[in-house]
Order: sequence, then C-alpha cells, then structure tokens
Amino acid sequence: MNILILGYGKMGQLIAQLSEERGHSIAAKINIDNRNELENLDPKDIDVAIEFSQPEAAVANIRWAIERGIPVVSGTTGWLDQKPSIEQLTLSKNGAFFYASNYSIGVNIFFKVNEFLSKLMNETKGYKASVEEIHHTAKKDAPSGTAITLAEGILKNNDELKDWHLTDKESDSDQSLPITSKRIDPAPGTHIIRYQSEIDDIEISHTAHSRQGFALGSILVAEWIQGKKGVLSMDDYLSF
Ligand SMILES: NC(=O)C1=CN([C@@H]2O[C@H](COP(=O)(O)OP(=O)(O)OC[C@H]3O[C@@H](n4cnc5c(N)ncnc54)[C@H](OP(=O)(O)O)[C@@H]3O)[C@@H](O)[C@H]2O)C=CC1
Ligand SMILES: O=C(O)C1=N[C@H](C(=O)O)C[C@H](O)C1
Repeated sequence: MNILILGYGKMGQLIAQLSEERGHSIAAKINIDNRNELENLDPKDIDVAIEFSQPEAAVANIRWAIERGIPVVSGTTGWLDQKPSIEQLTLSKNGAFFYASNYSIGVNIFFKVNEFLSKLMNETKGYKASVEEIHHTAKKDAPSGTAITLAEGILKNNDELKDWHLTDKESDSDQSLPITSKRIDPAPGTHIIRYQSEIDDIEISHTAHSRQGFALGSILVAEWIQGKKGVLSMDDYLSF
C-alpha cells in the first residue's frame, strides 16, 4: 500500500516505520509546517491516509482526504463533537472513514471486559464507579478518548449514572461518573476502572508499555479497509 501520513509526531513516525517494515511505502509525511506538500500529491496514487495529528487539525486533515476519495484511518482524539459532519461527508462522497479512540487490540478487549463488568455491577448496589487515565505530559486533551469510550461503555449499562464528568475527586456525584486525568511522563496510556464500596473494591486496568500496539493496530485497519466503503469502527474490524 502507498500510505499518506497525516500528522508526523510520535504516532505518525512510529506508524511510518512499522508500515515500511511491513512492506508498505509512504506517499508523504505531513505536519503543520509542510501541509503545502499535499498539493503535489496525486490522490489516485494513495491507498489510505492514516491520521494522528492534533484535535484542532484533525477535521481539516480528514476532510482533505475524504474529498479526494482517499480512505481515512483516524486516531486523533479530542475533536469528536465534529465527527457527525465527517460521517456525513464520507457518506455523501461514497468514501471510507474509520475512527477508533484506541487502536490497541488489548484495549479493545478491555473495552469488552469493561462492558461485561458494568452489566454485573448494575445488578449490585453499594458500589461507586470511577475511571482514571494516566498519560504523558505532552497530551493535549483530557480526558483521553479511551477514557470517554470506557465511560460510555459503563453509562450504557448503568441505570443510575446519567453522564460523566472530568474531576480531580474520585467520587463527588451520585448521578455522574467521575473521570480523573493524570499527566505523568512517560506513561503511553493507562486506564483504570474502579468500583468502590465500604466492604471491598473491584478494579480492572489496562497499561500500554509503549505506542507499538496503537501504531500496529492502525496499520492493520489500513490494510483491512482497502475496498471498503462507509463509516467504520472497531466493531466492524474485530470479530469479538
Ligand atoms: N487512537 C489511538 O489509538 C491513539 C490516539 N492518539 C492520539 O493521536 C494524536 C497524536 O498523538 P501523538 O502522535 O502522540 O502527538 P504528537 O503531538 O507527537 O504529534 C501530532 C503531530 O501532528 C502535527 N500536526 C499539527 N497540526 C497539523 C496539521 N494541521 N496537519 C498535519 N499535522 C499536524 C504536529 O506537528 P507539530 O509538532 O509541528 O505541531 C505533530 O507532529 C493525539 O490526538 C492522541 O491523543 C495517540 C495514540 C494512540
Ligand atoms: O495521546 C495519547 O498518547 C493517547 N491517546 C489516546 C486517547 O486519548 O485515548 C489513546 C492512547 O491512550 C494514547
């Protein structure tokens, strides 16, 4: 495949390296300072764009590719209020757009465990749920996209919690799920779900040891998306 890298930071660099190791070629590596290189590209030569940039840059990057018929695999977090407009554009152009808040297979297993546990806990009184995420200090958004996905997984199975909120306290509301965000270097991404009661605590966690899992997952999806159309997610890609 010929891959366009939109956002050549920590993730983009690792994705380019792993893509070449898997035999793919890189059409261009685009950052904020060389966006004019996009004008020199022939979209017909590009099989997929992998987009890991910044919250304020994601929409323009994704639009650029979808408008030119290039399938997009996006991992940028912190811009999802604008996702409906990208989905509309994708459908109107008969394009392909894939989004995941986390491309690691381990985290996607963790998402399923979280949903299973939240169903059990909904049947059990006396526990207070909370989410904690820990990332490196260069991260721009809080809470992490993964923490939001985990919170949504809890909320959809819980009869008492109505929404989530970002806080520095673990338990400060009966109807809103607290998410705490910590920024500690070099943490690539740790997520913890806690259910606490007077009698005991239940805790599940996922800890990424590096960015390898996120990067490889996005390349596997880029290989899989070839020839597909529509708005796609991990539920389409994974068989569990
Ligand atoms: N879904 C997932 O699995 C994962 C998602 N992420 C998310 O991916 C995003 C990127 O993470 P990371 O690589 O660590 O961040 P970095 O800050 O290391 O990289 C982002 C890059 O995007 C560049 N950029 C800024 N504006 C534009 C623009 N207009 N066009 C193209 N590139 C631009 C930045 O350039 P410059 O430095 O010049 O400003 C920078 O090089 C974040 O939102 C993060 O949360 C991260 C890991 C996994
Ligand atoms: O910014 C990061 O680094 C990460 N961002 C994603 C998120 O916001 O969930 C995924 C991963 O945790 C790393």
